[in-house]
Amino acid sequence: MIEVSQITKKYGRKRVLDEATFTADKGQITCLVGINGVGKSTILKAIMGLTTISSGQILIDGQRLEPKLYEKIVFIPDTITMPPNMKIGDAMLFMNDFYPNWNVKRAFELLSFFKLKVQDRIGDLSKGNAAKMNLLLGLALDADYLLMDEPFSGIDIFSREQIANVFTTHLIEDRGVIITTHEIQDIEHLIDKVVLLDQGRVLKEFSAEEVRMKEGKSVVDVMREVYQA
Ligand SMILES: Nc1ncnc2c1ncn2[C@@H]1O[C@H](COP(=O)(O)OP(=O)(O)OP(=O)(O)O)[C@@H](O)[C@H]1O
Repeated sequence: MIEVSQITKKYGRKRVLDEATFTADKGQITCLVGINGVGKSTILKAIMGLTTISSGQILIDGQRLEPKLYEKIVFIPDTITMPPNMKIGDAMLFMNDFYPNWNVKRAFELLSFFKLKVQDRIGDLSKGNAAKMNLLLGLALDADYLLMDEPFSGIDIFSREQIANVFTTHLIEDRGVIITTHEIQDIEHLIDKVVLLDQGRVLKEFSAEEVRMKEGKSVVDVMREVYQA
């Protein structure tokens, strides 16, 4: 389990996270939701140790983040981190050389799932295929937790569907996923838990299935209630 407890983050005098608290379980998809600038990406970066926090605590399976835990978590950013001249196959070889937890079998399964080709140059990929390649590079690593920042951002409906479909396959397995997205309707049916954020604070944390079953509401219905109240 990832436990985020009362984390606060300031940039200068600006407080961008304000005692944010939530948990994300293994085997579940937890979605961080909120309008632009509420602090979703900052939370993911804080979990990864890519940004410092002013106070609070983050535990991964009961432990504070330290180098030996890095293999447990993967951060999949919304931008390509590989050089544009590289081919997809070269990027896969690079990952294989540098990451002991690179899973070659899963990498090729993802390549075929996303209909990508090893000979394609990264700089020539469409936005949708670039997002898929980013996911391939992250999901092929054997890690217990996957943090995904806006995997659907700026891509067409068919690519969004294909990306959403990966969540229903064994390629995600029983790993814990924390995802940020503005395209909630694309994955609403797949999400286990929703964390609603506003100005760096957690307004509400709820089980998507429970509000569906008990209250007959969709995640978007709850968002409307909370944000338009
Ligand atoms: N390096 C930085 N220096 C100063 N302020 C920053 C920095 N990075 C982020 N911020 C501010 O922190 C706040 C939270 O940013 P963050 O990127 O976490 O929001 P977000 O919810 O992910 O937004 P979006 O939905 O637009 O991606 C914003 O007001 C942003 O301007």
